[in-house]
Amino acid sequence: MLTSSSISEYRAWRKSLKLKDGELVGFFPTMGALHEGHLDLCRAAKEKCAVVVSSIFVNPAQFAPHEDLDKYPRQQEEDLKKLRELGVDMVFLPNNEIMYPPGYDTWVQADVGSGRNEGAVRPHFFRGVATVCTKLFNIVQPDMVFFGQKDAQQCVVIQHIVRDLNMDIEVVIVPTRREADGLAMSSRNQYLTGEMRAKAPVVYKALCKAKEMIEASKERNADKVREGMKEVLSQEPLVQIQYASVLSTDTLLEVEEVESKVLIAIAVMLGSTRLIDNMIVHSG
Ligand SMILES: Nc1ncnc2c1ncn2[C@@H]1O[C@H](COP(=O)(O)OP(=O)(O)OP(=O)(O)O)[C@@H](O)[C@H]1O
Ligand SMILES: CC(C)(CO)[C@@H](O)C(=O)[O-]
Ligand code: BAL
Repeated sequence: MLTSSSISEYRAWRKSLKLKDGELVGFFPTMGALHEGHLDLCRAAKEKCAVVVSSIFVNPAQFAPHEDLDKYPRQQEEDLKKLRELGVDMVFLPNNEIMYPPGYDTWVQADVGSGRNEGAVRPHFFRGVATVCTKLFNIVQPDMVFFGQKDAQQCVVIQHIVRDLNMDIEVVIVPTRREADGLAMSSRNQYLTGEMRAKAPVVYKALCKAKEMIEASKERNADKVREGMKEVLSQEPLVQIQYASVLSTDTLLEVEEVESKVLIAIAVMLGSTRLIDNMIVHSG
């Protein structure tokens, strides 16, 4: 497995690839602290692509000043070992200077959603992700990119920039990998104390409640579904709800009525740890 921190070195390697007809380059970007959810992206990429590239970069542009940029887990040696074992060909490891040199002043804004979603709670997030992924796609030159359903709203941003900016890239969404008790795997789960970890599955329970209300009980009033989720979440007094939303899967706007499929999305604070999770639920 090769690694590179230099854009020109990476580009020279990319140009030197002798791909046969139909062979593809797959790419999954990460912020490191890799767990089985990330490794599922890798396995999906290995299945479909002859050459697999990953990146590890904790992107400052998607963090607000009060967020956890400084304490975000960094464990590059362990991460590289995991990627090597799975047969990744190249890992791009840029730093802030390379990605955002002095004078950098171009931002990609994906205008999806407003209201009770990630865009509202983390105003830097959609712009930061759209920008860094556009840059990474331009550097890496992938045919296929792999993103996790756990960050469903990020997936919508990526699908929109690929569509709207005419990128010749196929976006593959990989299902959310969960712990045995339902908690979605996330690098931020490392922050949870034992007490908080025991309470964290309530987020998945609330999503299951929404799914049950829509699929089995045929509830079509989105406010009722929101109330149902909040009732479950409030069983754990330490959980602070940021949103428990029923969103359009395309625009990320809140819906009033549950028609065909919707994105059920939750964000909570458990102590100082932020957890997000979601499910796509079909009403028909
Ligand atoms: N549990 C999971 N199942 C599937 N994919 C996942 C999971 N967790 C993260 N991913 C995907 O891995 C990629 C990199 O995500 P990232 O490095 O931010 O990890 P993370 O675990 O989501 O960390 P964070 O704590 O920042 O949410 C993204 O496409 C993300 O959706
Ligand atoms: C896609 C991404 C690597 C962009 O920084 C990040 O948002 C993540 O890890 O999900
Ligand atoms: N998992 C998405 C990256 C972030 O939370 O900033």
